[in-house]
Amino acid sequence: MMLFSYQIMPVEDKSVIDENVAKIPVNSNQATNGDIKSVPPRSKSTMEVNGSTCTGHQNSHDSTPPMPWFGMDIGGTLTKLVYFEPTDLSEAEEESEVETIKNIRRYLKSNSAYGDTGHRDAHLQMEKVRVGNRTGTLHFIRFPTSEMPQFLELSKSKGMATLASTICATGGGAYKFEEEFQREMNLTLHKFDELDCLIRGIEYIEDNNNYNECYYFLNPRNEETCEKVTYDFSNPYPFLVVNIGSGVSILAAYGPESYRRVSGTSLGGGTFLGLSCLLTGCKTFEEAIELAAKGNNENVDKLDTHLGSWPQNEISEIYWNFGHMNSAEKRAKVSREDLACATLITITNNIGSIARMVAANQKIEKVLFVGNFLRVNPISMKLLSHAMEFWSGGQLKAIFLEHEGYFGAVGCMLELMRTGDTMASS
Ligand SMILES: Nc1ncnc2c1ncn2[C@@H]1O[C@H](COP(=O)(O)OP(=O)(O)O)[C@@H](O)[C@H]1O
Ligand SMILES: CC(C)(COP(=O)(O)O)[C@@H](O)C(=O)NCCC(=O)O
Repeated sequence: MMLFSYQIMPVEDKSVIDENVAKIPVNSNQATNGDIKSVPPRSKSTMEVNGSTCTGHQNSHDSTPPMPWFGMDIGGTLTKLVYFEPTDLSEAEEESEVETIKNIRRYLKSNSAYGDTGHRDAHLQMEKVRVGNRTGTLHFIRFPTSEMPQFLELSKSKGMATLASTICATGGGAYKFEEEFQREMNLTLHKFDELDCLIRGIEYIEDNNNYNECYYFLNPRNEETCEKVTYDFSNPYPFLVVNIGSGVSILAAYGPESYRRVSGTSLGGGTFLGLSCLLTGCKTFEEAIELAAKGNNENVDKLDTHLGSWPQNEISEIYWNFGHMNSAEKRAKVSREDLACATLITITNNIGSIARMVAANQKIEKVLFVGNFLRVNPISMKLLSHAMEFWSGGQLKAIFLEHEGYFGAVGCMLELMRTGDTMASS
């Protein structure tokens, strides 16, 4: 398999939008991106809210919100749920805790699969973390957003509806499913900005994971010598975040409380999955990745020689993705594996090209790649690692994070701590 098919991004003037296409949803390369935003300070108010006990449903004498503490990121493809399990409950607290909360905790902890499609990522679990003024374990759970009705049913059967509490949610689905949560579960969703949550979640997990969160790949092109190496992110700013979910958002973080969405692309993980299903008949992301790992993109992408001066002299051949598929003869020979592989490479390289240009534009060298597209997907991580380094002449570093797609949900749970029971935005 030829992993490294290089791409050139055509430089177009996106500023002029034809009136006839004005109704077509714009891509953020055309649309205006955000102004610099300030995330509220993540000092004591976020992580160390005053107060002492959380004995269950309501904490009457402190400003921490009633338990259970969840953060939920309802994305276009996957819903991510973070649950904080307090491990410092005193006997008295345990005794006064309502039965439903105990049951929910027991249920979440003793299973790693929920219903047919819910999963707890036990390998990501974080012990002895401080949230609010409590110590406990963070649990990471995901399920397809399309299964929301089943999730609501299951939660109801565990008594969530009787708690009449508040759930903090982010992502587009926080708006889409708001009514269902209210109707089915008697739960009010308090909605928070997904990019605020993403940035806050990254900073919190990085701070709390004993310097084990960030890593990069050494020798990403060489199967034998390639190595995953811990990256010291103790001096983080400025950095770029490329969040590869269903689509892609790119943020530049300039300091602890300031960031801006600088770009994005609608060709993301959802595009990879959709095209793979279409082209190969596969049914799941995992299947698409497995096929891709066995395929050869050279049977799909066309290698062309180029003449001309490139900054990287040693490049004399370049791919155009899916070029062979213009030929009936080549189409007849191509395998599902080859198609999945070429699709993965096409999408990954496109994201890499955009990330590199944005990084150069912003004069930022550290590029964090997050989002569930990178789940069980070393091909894309290694490809991005090489592409960043190669095309920037060694200036840019591709950095990956262990908790991949969970930062929005973590940040959302922290918003619950910050806003307590009074909830700013709903
Ligand atoms: N089990 C899975 N099911 C579906 N998509 C998955 C799965 N694991 C990884 N992915 C990939 O992750 C993408 C979704 O990433 P995520 O960060 O959760 O974004 P979103 O918030 O848009 O749902 C999918 O488009 C797909 O490429
Ligand atoms: C719409 C989104 C913010 C949703 O986030 P996601 O669920 O993909 O994590 C993201 O897909 C995105 O930024 N798309 C933008 C596409 C564009 O910039 O054209």
